Amino acid sequence: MTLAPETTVPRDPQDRRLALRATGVLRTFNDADVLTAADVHVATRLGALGGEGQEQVLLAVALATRAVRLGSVCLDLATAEGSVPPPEGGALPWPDAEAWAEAVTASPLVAAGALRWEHDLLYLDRYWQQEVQVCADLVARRALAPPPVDVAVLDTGIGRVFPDHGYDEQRSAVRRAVLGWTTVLTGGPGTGKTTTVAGLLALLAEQAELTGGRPRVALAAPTGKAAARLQEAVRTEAARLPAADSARIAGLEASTLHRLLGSRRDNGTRFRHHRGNRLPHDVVVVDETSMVSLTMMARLLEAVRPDARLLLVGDPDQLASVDAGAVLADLVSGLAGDDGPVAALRTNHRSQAHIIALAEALQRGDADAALVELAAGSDEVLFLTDEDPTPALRVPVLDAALAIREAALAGDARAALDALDRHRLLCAHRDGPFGVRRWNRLVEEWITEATGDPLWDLWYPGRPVLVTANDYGLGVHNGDVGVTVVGPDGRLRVYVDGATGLLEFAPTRLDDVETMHAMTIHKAQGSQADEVTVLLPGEDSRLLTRELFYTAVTRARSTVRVVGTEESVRAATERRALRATGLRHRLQS
Ligand SMILES: Nc1ncnc2c1ncn2[C@@H]1O[C@H](COP(=O)(O)OP(=O)(O)OP(=O)(O)O)[C@@H](O)[C@H]1O
Repeated sequence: MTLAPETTVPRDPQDRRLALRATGVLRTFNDADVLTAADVHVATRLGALGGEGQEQVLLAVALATRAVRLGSVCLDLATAEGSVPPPEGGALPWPDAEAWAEAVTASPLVAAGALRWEHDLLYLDRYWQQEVQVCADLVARRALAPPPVDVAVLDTGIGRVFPDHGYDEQRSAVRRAVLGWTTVLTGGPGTGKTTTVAGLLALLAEQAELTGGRPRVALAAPTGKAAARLQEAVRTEAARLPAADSARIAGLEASTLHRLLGSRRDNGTRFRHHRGNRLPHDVVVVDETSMVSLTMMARLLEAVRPDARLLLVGDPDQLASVDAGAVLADLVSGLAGDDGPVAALRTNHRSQAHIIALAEALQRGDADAALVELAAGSDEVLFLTDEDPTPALRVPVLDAALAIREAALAGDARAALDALDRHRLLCAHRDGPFGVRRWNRLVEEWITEATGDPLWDLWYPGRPVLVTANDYGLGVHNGDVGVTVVGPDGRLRVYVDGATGLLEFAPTRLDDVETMHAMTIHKAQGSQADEVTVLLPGEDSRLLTRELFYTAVTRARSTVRVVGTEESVRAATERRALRATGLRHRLQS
């Protein structure tokens, strides 16, 4: 197995600026494009404030900042050199690992608590604090006396909500979740996670009825799209329950995690609900937990009442959060054990046998099996190996764009959004031949060729957009999708599919959006489409990892078309997107 040295979305090109005032080894690492100007700035500033001038310590601080930027929570000095590809012009002046660790541990920055050194890992204080807090809150929740439960009523209830054969995993998962305060429910797509959530909520409501109450339930997910999906899926599954159970969970609404915690305009990482002002809910369910960063998990855990049930649902094989941390994967391995809070669903109940087989081959890291599935020629899994895939992709990709456009010209926002959900073109990169920018342009050219419309304006009927920043004033969130539609007055309107329903805007009001004929796999997390086309980059792409490929494949509901080579499939299957964190270890000790 090889490790992906750097695994995150490509950084802002502005970050490539040189740190003009940097000198010595910081300058060398900046010139080699390992450290950004911001990494260097953090290190020199911290050094100046804390009375630390040693170059090698400042290098460690800058590399710890870089590690956070790339998704890790801390830096392992012993393996730092191996995680950075050597620049073309020659080797970098890496300090001797032992002397380096000694200099760092003796630094006044460590003594002052600006840096933390634990388990041979170097943390910036803020992330150390968050990791310690997440661990402490989880441990404290586990140390509480178990919730009061009428076990006889519970067992009868489990038989009622899951009466059929084939539900053993779900029965055992809900039993565990009713009997404990904290549960981590894991499983790939179609393994029955939502069905389990619906059954669990009905059983918790039944328990509350025994004392004359009704639990206050919060359903949340990291993005608006994922929250909308969760709400819809819970309602669908609720409808399948016996009438009394269905009524117990009727009308539940989901929101984004930010909204649940009470986002504040003045602070992006602090919320209205916290340890001093807890959430009122008795049950908090978070879906798509793989997308939750360490910072968000820290905020969530401090806001949830200790005597509220917390259910964290997700697929730990997917890409981790965009921000630092790999919390779900850490919880799964850190809390593993027969009487631990992790309940795993493994059996897939959907009928897409070939997509499932491909996803499972990726989970196992079995490139041969993945290639067999890709070559099998099923209707579900297509493999396009043409050197220039554009002619073959033109038909399905243009068809999808024209379907959105047709609905948009007819003024039908819902139909345009539904058309958008039928196909997704996913890229690993933003730039380059396999990047989002190029493919967005290409699709627009194809639309022009097909319709004669030159698409001179930024906004045009059928332009699908992805929201790229939270705007609490407008009520839109990073990751929400929208379509541009001709309104009844002939003017263009944008309809965004938010967590609370369709929101309508004049195009000029939406600043932070990008065209979404193609999107990155990172941004596609938390959503699915009927048909997915995945453009794999060349095998030496830094972003190409098993988690990336698995996330892309599992976005497809009925068909996935993989565009790439045998080499890129092998590289994607064999390379892991591992992040340095200490949470797993901390939870085990
Ligand atoms: N034990 C089971 N036996 C048969 N069918 C099941 C079982 N559990 C769930 N299903 C059905 O399988 C489908 C997938 O279930 P569900 O939506 O709960 O999975 P999920 O893990 O939430 O999927 P996703 O993450 O893709 O949304 C649903 O149609 C559901 O009704």
